[in-house]
Amino acid sequence: MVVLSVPAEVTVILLDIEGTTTPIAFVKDILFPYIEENVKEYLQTHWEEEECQQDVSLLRKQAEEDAHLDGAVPIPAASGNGVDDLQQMIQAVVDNVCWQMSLDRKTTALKQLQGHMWRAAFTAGRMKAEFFADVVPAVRKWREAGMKVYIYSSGSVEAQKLLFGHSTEGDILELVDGHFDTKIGRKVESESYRKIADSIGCSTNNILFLTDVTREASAAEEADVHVAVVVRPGNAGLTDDEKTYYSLITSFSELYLPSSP
Ligand SMILES: CSCCC(=O)C(=O)COP(=O)(O)O
Ligand SMILES: [Mg+2]
Repeated sequence: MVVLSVPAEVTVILLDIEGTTTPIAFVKDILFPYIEENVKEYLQTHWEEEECQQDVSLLRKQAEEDAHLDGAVPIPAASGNGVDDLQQMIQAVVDNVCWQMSLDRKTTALKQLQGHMWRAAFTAGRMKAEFFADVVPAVRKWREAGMKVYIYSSGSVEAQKLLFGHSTEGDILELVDGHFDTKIGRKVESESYRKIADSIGCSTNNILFLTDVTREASAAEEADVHVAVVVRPGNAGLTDDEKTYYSLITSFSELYLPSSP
């Protein structure tokens, strides 16, 4: 088995979710279709609720920022003019969400609504999150060795907690010391990793970030974070240069902690 030694200065392991702890197929074939199939009914049922109105406001603000993009779907401001107006508005939100999802956008607005929609499915036990078999044993081992384990995903913190709280391995939320999402910044920007280190109270070089996306690895590395690229079944392929440049692992069990027995 290939072994990657974790540098002695590392005290925090920061994990991506999709393509790293969890198969991309679970996200693409289960989580995302749930949104596309249920968004219209969800909006119709929850429209009057404060949380739903906040989600729509955030999506409208994002739509304004996206107006220059090809195929962007605007969300009109509410005029309060009757049932037809409301149905048009709901349809615009549905079309906007589906357009963003067709591009796999990682906007905070989209991710916030998705998190709220998944809540009902997870808490009712209709959905359980999948984790690669090596994830939970490795995380337990790292924590026993004194490592802190954090999550940094484009999925909202609320969605992350749903996944870890309702998984095929049971409730594994207690294995995570903290969560970050795009509210701290985009995963492809190095400043986000500096802010994460500040928030944890460590230096960036105390962190090892595991991700499947090389643009994220590159941003983290620019901030002096240690990185390893995770190669999982179903992940996007890497170029030969990327394979040469990055430390690669195919399982969390390939990480060797100097402090572990
Ligand atoms: C944690 S919620 C489900 C995944 C998701 O919506 C997503 O965008 C995953 O992005 P990641 O940064 O974990 O690759
Ligand atoms: Mg990922």
